[in-house]
Amino acid sequence: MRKFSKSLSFAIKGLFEVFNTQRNFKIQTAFALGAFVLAFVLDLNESQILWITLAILMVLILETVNTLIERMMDLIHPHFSPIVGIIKDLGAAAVLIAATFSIVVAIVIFGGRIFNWPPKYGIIVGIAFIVFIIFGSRLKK
Ligand SMILES: Nc1ncnc2c1ncn2[C@@H]1O[C@H](COP(=O)(O)OP(=O)(O)OP(=O)(O)O)[C@@H](O)[C@H]1O
Repeated sequence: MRKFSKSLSFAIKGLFEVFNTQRNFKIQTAFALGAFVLAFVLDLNESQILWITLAILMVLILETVNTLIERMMDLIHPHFSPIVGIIKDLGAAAVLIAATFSIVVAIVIFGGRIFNWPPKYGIIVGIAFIVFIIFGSRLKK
């Protein structure tokens, strides 16, 4: 039992580390809290709450794993290297995919409930988000 509480305290330490050092994690946590409050207020059903929870946790888990990858690469290879850049980009891509999934879930569930939007709007907004990100980043270069 002592071993379990010790492991738990390490996990909580990690959680504080990612929350305190990663601005994106803080923003994602704020969105997560907002979504849970809205889910409560709208009295969503069992499967809607589970979809929202899945989407939120996927983003937070992948942001944590992405931070882990960044830290590990900075430790193993602190100097500039194209392969390190690609590895870090892949971690960021995983977060982006999860974020897109969470947008689709939010549009389908909240959009459907609040504005009566059909579920297909989720797909349209999800694709528009990805296109916007790709073209936005191209324009910046
Ligand atoms: N050592 C490196 N070699 C090549 N490219 C790198 C290297 N480190 C970072 N990059 C590039 O810069 C991007 C951002 O990396 P970085 O580690 O700064 O992530 P970040 O999300 O800005 O991290 P944080 O905000 O936690 O410091 C990477 O996705 C990669 O494209």
